[in-house]
Amino acid sequence: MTTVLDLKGVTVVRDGNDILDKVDWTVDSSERWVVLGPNGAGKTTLLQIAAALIHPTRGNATILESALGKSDVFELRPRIGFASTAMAKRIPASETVLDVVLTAAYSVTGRWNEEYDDLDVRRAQRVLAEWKLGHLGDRRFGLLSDGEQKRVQIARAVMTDPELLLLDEPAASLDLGAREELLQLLGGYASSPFAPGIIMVTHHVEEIPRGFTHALLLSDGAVVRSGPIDEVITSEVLSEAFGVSLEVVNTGGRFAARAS
Ligand SMILES: Nc1ncnc2c1ncn2[C@@H]1O[C@H](COP(=O)(O)OP(=O)(O)OP(=O)(O)O)[C@@H](O)[C@H]1O
Repeated sequence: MTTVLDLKGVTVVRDGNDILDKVDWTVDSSERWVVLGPNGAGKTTLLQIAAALIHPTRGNATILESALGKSDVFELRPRIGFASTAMAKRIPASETVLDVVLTAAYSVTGRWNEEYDDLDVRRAQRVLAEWKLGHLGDRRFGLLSDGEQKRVQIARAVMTDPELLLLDEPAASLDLGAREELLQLLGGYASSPFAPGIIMVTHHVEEIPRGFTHALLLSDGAVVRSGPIDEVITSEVLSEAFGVSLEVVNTGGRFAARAS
């Protein structure tokens, strides 16, 4: 077990506001974290710190044992898998699904004239099969359904065998069938002892896959509660964070919430 993320007093200031406020957080390689919180709580900003895309204004962030600000982020970033809608927008619609995943090995989006190694091609095909995309390798990314596109984003993020995997709302906008299909795949992946440390941002407790072990609840840039998932995803804690009286139930590792 190794620490993949260690934040100490991390504060991010934008336009004079502390959009992250003295965040302390440690993530271990064996842990799968979900980050929840109201709109504007700072979840995406927190993920951007974890992805080494931005630096804290104050405090210290250590990612994969490299201190931000004291190490080369261009060496660090390829070790982190990041699936987000913002990232997906940079993928050319005309790119084939196989190339979307394959180009991750070269840290680019959009195939040019690179020669790819047979080993990389075989690995990309294996990853596509694992994410139930094996039959779509030749299809253009822009022609896929939302659910398929989300799975391709994750396949691309895991292609390089990352040591830390970041998922920004992987199930957002999916219909019920596509959501459940994705959650099953994510749950299987998260339960594997070979998976890296995972951090997933979501708006809905219904979108937490089985196998997730910890939760961090943010509100107004500050950590309201963090720890083992059963201690954080509770009626009492979520009601306080969202400012509404909520009833949360856990059925076999899947959560649901509604106003009480
Ligand atoms: N570059 C910026 N300049 C000014 N304010 C910013 C900047 N980036 C984010 N913010 C503000 O910081 C707050 C936190 O933003 P962030 O996107 O991290 O929240 P979030 O929890 O991901 O929100 P949501 O759930 O709505 O996606 C918001 O109020 C946002 O408007």
